[in-house]
Amino acid sequence: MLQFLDHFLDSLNPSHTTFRVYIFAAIILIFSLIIFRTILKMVKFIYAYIINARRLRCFPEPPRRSWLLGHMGLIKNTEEGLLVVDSLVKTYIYACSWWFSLCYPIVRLFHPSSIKPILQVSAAIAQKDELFYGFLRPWLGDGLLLSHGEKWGRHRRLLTPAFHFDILKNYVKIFNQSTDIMLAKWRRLAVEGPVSLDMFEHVSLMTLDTLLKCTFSYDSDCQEKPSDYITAIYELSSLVVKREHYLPHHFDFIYNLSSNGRKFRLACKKVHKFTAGVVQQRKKALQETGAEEWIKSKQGKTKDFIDILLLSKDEDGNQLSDEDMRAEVDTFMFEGHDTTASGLSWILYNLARHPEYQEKCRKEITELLEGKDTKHLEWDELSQLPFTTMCIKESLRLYPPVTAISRRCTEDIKLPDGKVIPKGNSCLISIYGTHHNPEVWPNPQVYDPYRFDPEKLQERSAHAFVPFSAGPRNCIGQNFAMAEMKIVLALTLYNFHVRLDETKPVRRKPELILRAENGLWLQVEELKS
Ligand code: HEM
Repeated sequence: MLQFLDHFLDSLNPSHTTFRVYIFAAIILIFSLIIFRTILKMVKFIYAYIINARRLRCFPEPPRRSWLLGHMGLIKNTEEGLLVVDSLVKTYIYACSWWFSLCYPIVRLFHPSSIKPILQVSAAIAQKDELFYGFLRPWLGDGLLLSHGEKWGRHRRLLTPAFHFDILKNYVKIFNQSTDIMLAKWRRLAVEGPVSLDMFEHVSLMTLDTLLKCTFSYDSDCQEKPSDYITAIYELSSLVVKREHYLPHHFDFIYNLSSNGRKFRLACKKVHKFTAGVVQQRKKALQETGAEEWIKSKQGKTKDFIDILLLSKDEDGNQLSDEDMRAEVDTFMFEGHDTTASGLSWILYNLARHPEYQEKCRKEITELLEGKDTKHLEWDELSQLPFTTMCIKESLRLYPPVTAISRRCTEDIKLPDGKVIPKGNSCLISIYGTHHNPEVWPNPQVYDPYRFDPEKLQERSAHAFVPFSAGPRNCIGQNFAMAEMKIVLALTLYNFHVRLDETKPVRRKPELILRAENGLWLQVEELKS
């Protein structure tokens, strides 16, 4: 190295010895500074790491798999993985620490009193955690689910009116019609008697159809023809979870070269092509009518989601960029149909396991529909299904479509028992764990809709049941989803019996959404009278 420097200086100015000495000294000094800074940074990092690890000791820690891997790989995204979560919750009740490899700790929270402080605090203090959500970014962009800071606040304010009750009321007709299409298909398939169907397949197409019609005024006919979009969504959800669980694939350059990385890119392309088509169609219609006319035609009426996206302007009069619009469309398209499909599929499964509750729901629905000309539900009638609503909520408790969410704390967060989640750490808010916590829900594995008897509500914390999360970043579409689930369930039970298919055992599969390994197969049989 020194020899090289000497040659280098020779070539600069061989005659000037003093100058050479100065340059030489300066270079040595710079190198020393760089080395010193690197060492200082490492010392700082190790010091911060030790202090943080010490502070995290207030949380109990389950035995690690090894000193290097920490707890990595102990919870798989399978039925067995969920059983491990059950046993963690039973053992630690409130929270525990968890290490991904040697250096990445998270705090797992699974009690209403532990999740409440994180969910209630402002979105700037409990931010979305990049490790958990970052892999979704190439697919969902910087939409409402993943954005933060000012942008998130602006878009949340912009889009909230699209989910006002006055708008949701208009969607009830579409919920009824989309369910009719699904049930007509079931009728054709079950014409010769009971038939076994994968609920996820049928219900996902129906919820996608509904979402496209409601929020994008787009008639895709997707229930009648195979959907590349749905296949790609399934693939993306599963690939994202696989990536989370395999450390080398956390690095973009390795992932991009892997076969899963290639599959991910291809599936993203398919999804983006579909969403771009939806936006383009509506943009064209708007251009043909002209923005002025369009707004006039909406006077007195409420604007839907895509109207808001296309017509909104910021303080400076700028419209949403194409990229922002695409991100919001991708986010709502995924969040809006897959979660509801999971919720509905598991509700039907639970009612198939409990024919007595199924019958009780059917009686309630029949009393409501009997004597009406159209066997459709109206908005005002949704509040007249108390038992059916209890069954839906109990299913969302036992099988929450979103099993966990994650946050990174930008400040220390104190829990009611005095423990502190130190600033800079990530925490995993386990919705599944909170819903299965025996301290909060006696016999948590039992499906018992009477837990949601309105009279029992006072007995529990408001954070004991959080399928839609809570606080500033709760689910913007929860009223949409509840209304849709009530209508789909009511019409389905009014027309069909659902039973378990004993030949196809059900195993849960927690991916981005709680699915079933190899599908969720139920026998459906049309009710004749
Ligand atoms: C049963 C159905 C649904 C469930 C269980 C559900 C659950 C959730 C949960 C747990 C979150 C919080 C995610 C997080 O913090 O990381 C969330 C956020 C969100 N949900 Fe839902 N959701 C459902 C239906 C819907 C529907 C129908 C839509 C739209 C039409 C929707 C749109 C969104 C959006 C945009 C966010 C992000 C909100 C924000 O960060 O400001 N969801 N949902």
